[in-house]
Amino acid sequence: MFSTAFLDLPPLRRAAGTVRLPGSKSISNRVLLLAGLAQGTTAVHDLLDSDDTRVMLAALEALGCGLRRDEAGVLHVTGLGGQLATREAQLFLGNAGTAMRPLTAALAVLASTQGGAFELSGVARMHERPIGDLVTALRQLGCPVADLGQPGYPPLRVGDGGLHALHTAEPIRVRGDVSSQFLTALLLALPLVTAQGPVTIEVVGELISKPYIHITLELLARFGIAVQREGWQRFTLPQGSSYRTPGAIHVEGDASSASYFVALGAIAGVEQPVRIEGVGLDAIQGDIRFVEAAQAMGAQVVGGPGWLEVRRGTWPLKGLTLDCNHIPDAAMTLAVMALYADAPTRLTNIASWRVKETDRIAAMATELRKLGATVEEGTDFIEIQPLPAGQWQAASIHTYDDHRMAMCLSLAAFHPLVGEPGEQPGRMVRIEDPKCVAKTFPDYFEALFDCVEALPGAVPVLAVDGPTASGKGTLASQLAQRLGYHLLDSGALYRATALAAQEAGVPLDDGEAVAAVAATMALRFDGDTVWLAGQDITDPLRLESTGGLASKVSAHPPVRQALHALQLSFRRLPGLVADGRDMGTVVFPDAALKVFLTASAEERAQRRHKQLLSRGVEASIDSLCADLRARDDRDQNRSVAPLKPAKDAHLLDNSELSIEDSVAQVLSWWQPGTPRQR
Ligand SMILES: Nc1ncnc2c1ncn2[C@@H]1O[C@H](COP(=O)(O)OP(=O)(O)O)[C@@H](O)[C@H]1O
Ligand SMILES: Nc1ccn([C@@H]2O[C@H](COP(=O)(O)OP(=O)(O)O)[C@@H](O)[C@H]2O)c(=O)n1
Repeated sequence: MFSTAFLDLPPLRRAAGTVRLPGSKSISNRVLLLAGLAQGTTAVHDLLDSDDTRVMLAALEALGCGLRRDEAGVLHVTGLGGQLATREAQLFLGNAGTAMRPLTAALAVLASTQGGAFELSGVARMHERPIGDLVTALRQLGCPVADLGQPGYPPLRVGDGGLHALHTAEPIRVRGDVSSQFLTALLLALPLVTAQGPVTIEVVGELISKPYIHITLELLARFGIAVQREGWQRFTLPQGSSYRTPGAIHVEGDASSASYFVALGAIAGVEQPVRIEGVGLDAIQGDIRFVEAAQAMGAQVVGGPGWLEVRRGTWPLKGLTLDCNHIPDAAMTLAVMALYADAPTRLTNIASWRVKETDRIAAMATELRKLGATVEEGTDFIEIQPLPAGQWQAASIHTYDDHRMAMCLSLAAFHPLVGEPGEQPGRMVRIEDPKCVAKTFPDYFEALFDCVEALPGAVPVLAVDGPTASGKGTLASQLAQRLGYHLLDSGALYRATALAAQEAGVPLDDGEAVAAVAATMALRFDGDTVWLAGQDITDPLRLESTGGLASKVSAHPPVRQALHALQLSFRRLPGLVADGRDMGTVVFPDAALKVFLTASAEERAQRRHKQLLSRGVEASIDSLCADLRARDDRDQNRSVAPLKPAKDAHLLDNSELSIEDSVAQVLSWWQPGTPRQR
């Protein structure tokens, strides 16, 4: 997962490859609740591991359910069998509507009939998401529900510790036109009170998001509860309904998450399709119908049980007008596809967007406008004009702690190239707070980068060059961390070459022989550990003496040539921070930003001295200073790739700067938008 403050996406060109989707959030949390209420143990396969399922699991644990994960990653849930194991608990449910609504209903019913009291709360946004319609239905049923904050919103307390007879003989009325989750919550909870007779739920108003109710009904059936349904208006739970574990259950891949990869295929599956595994045309989730919408916009889709393959069909995509009531979440993806269309796209019947993780209509309109698009919004619709090539603007996309905003807007990175032919493409789309995808798809960006290709030369490189002990390694690794980029410590390649040559008994002054060693050495980086031919060389690699040997072998042109391709191979999405002597001058002359880092020789000798002492190595400052001057001299005066700033490098003398100041300075030079820095 990218836990950086932002993630810069370079211009992307093509998509191909396979993505294995994480489990559906809606199915995962429903299955967890059902398994938690059922008698016996349920083995849950392919459960989504995300923020929203984690809060549900924590809640089940607090309520006394047994949870055990086996070696294969299968979660075994031992349910309460409809009997409270604990009568009081405070449950924090983050921003997970799929946990808040059904737990409120189930605990209200259990607390009222068995004597208990439970408090349910969440993050600030959760306390702005309405739940009043569900509370009204529960009160009508006879459950005590207290508002602990603003009436009609969480936090809530359900139950008051006493026993209450519930009015189950009367139909329970619940509004269906704000969120279908209220009806789902009641359907999941009310089997608990069917001992005396059947219980009927009547929906008031037009039920929205029916496909989610379909999922609820399918899963209830898997747990032994056959709901009788009259249209989408009346639902009856038969007398004596009780949850029976199916023993094992597989969570389908998330169909809403599939929408990003369906769109990816439609936009950029030019030569090869994008293959999606974990969800297919047999999916029980309503958002699978996003496939039809994508086809209407031009996607070519084939599929079977558990898989889909999508490629570009019509291009540009076709604009369309669509009632999105049946695909409320996945429809957001259409809003971004609309930028690549030939005519306006109008998405209607999407009022529910306003009460999701954020006001998604407003958020989508604001962020698409940042890219240059013309967008009209209304209470329950959004209309997006196509964005012609040449009118795309670099944008820093705010994501509102909303996973879908981040995933949708990442698809804007396929904008047609802006700028003059031959000009270095810039970083155009910055996704702020990329870790918000953790709600449903923690590895979304990794999966995206696995199946997209950047425009040639577009994977951004930030080059940090400079003399020894100037702090390049420190600065580069911090920058890589902040940007979520890969890191190339090119000095380590020369160091490893010197060690490998020594090990092979090759004289270090024989350039051709050392180059042959460099070209064939089995070098592997594994986090901070470096392996050479199966040996851990992390410590010897960092020795001062090894640095000196590296400086010698690095002066041979054939050695530099031998390591060239290896260094280029580090340039992978989403970007690279490369540290060395010739990153900006020779290896990555098209780097988006070049920094030449210096500090006085005395300051550098002091730093190296301190660094060595901290590793328990004694050294004299004077001899260190002499060594580093000799190394500077050799690095600056060799015939190939001598150490010198690139013409377009930013010079940074950090003698008087802290590490944090240096990082901040470089990040201030690193802005999205400019096609070429300086
Ligand atoms: N701006 C700075 N101010 C003070 N010390 C620094 C600074 N940058 C790096 N250092 C310290 O100097 C030492 C050498 O840094 P390092 O990154 O190993 O240099 P290089 O890779 O250029 O040889 C490290 O102990 C590091 O913590
Ligand atoms: N891109 C690079 C990186 C290192 N080198 C050589 O490799 C030696 C060791 O590099 P390093 O970056 O690990 O050394 P320090 O700066 O950490 O002392 C340097 O002295 C250079 O001579 C190079 O020639 N080109």
